[in-house]
Amino acid sequence: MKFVDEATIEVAAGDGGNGCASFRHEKFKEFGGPDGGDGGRGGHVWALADENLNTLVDYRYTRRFEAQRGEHGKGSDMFGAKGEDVVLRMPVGTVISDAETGEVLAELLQPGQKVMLAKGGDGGFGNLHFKSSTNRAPRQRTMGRPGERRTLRLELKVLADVGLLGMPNAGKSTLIAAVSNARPKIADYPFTTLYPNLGVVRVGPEKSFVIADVPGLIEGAAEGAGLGHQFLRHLQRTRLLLHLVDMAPFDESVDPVAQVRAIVAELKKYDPQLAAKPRWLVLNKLDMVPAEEREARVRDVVRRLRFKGPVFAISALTREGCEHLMLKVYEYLAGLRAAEAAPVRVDPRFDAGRADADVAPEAPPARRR
Ligand SMILES: Nc1nc2c(ncn2[C@@H]2O[C@H](COP(=O)(O)OP(=O)(O)OP(=O)(O)O)[C@@H](O)[C@H]2O)c(=O)[nH]1
Ligand SMILES: [Mg+2]
Repeated sequence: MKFVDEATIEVAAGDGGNGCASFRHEKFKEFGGPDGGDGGRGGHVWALADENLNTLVDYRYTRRFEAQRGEHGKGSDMFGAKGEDVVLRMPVGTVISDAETGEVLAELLQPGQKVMLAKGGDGGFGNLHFKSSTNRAPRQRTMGRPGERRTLRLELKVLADVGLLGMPNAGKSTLIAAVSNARPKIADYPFTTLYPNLGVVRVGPEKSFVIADVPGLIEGAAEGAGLGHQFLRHLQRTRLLLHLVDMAPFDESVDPVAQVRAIVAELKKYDPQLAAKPRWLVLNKLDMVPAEEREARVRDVVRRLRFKGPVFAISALTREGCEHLMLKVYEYLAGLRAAEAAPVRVDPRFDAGRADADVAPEAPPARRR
């Protein structure tokens, strides 16, 4: 199975053109001076964040990108033209790292953001450049510098406010279809969803947020079971996780509490930060539970899990409770945004909570003479 949200590419910037060594040849002028021009710079390779792209699919087919080399310098004071740049369009949310060292070089977060991936080589100097009062006829010239080349790893991380989390078949795709404009495939077998779906939830005019449905997670995912953890990275940038739980599994011996615990254990193994994200429990398929038992079942699950956060009981199929849940999510996100818009300014030197304080110690007072 191939997924289009990662790719490895090679980029090569253009080499610089060589400088030229040449002398003027003019009638009646025996010693024309040097007239060799400089070589042109090689083309750069850039990445450009394009909001109209959603996948890295283009980079699975073409994997090598080369910018043009700079033209060599020529006689008669002619400088070489610079090589043309190559601009690679990538979706917003692409993380670009060096494939060899793993170092993250850039994250494309804003549409229109442009990042240099490989720098074109400088052009060499022509002999014109070396002319001086003591050397009127230099023969020196320099060669163009090679353009940078590197192998890059591209990863697309979905940018969503809210991520859906849960076992296969929990009803994640049904929920996103019920509340957003996304129309994912829904079916009564596990691993229906094979790649992330994004949906926009509108709770009012100008009031919306983005929700991501990712493939279901199973025990052992952190070690690669099922579709593995390759999609969990999409949840890393969300602000809230909705953990969907099937309250009416086909197999009655399946305990929803054990299922929740299994997912939490996978999250912790994969990324403790992800496990520490705000997570709300969304108990689904309540339409399958007899009305008189619902409350007791919900209470039982919450009590056994000792879950402290918000809990919602819904039916993604009948849509009962879905609108209420989305309103609460919106309010929560709006609260976060408001808090960010008016940040509390703390002098970093007095911010004891910062473990990674990168503030230089204060310089000792200058001594009086
Ligand atoms: N009765 C009932 N069935 C539901 C509800 N929500 C989802 N289903 C059914 O459960 C099955 C699985 O739903 P999906 O939405 O595909 O589940 P998923 O979590 O996206 O599954 P994966 O993509 O495989 O991880 C489908 O047959 C749905 O119709 C619900 O609230 N009530
Ligand atoms: Mg699904």
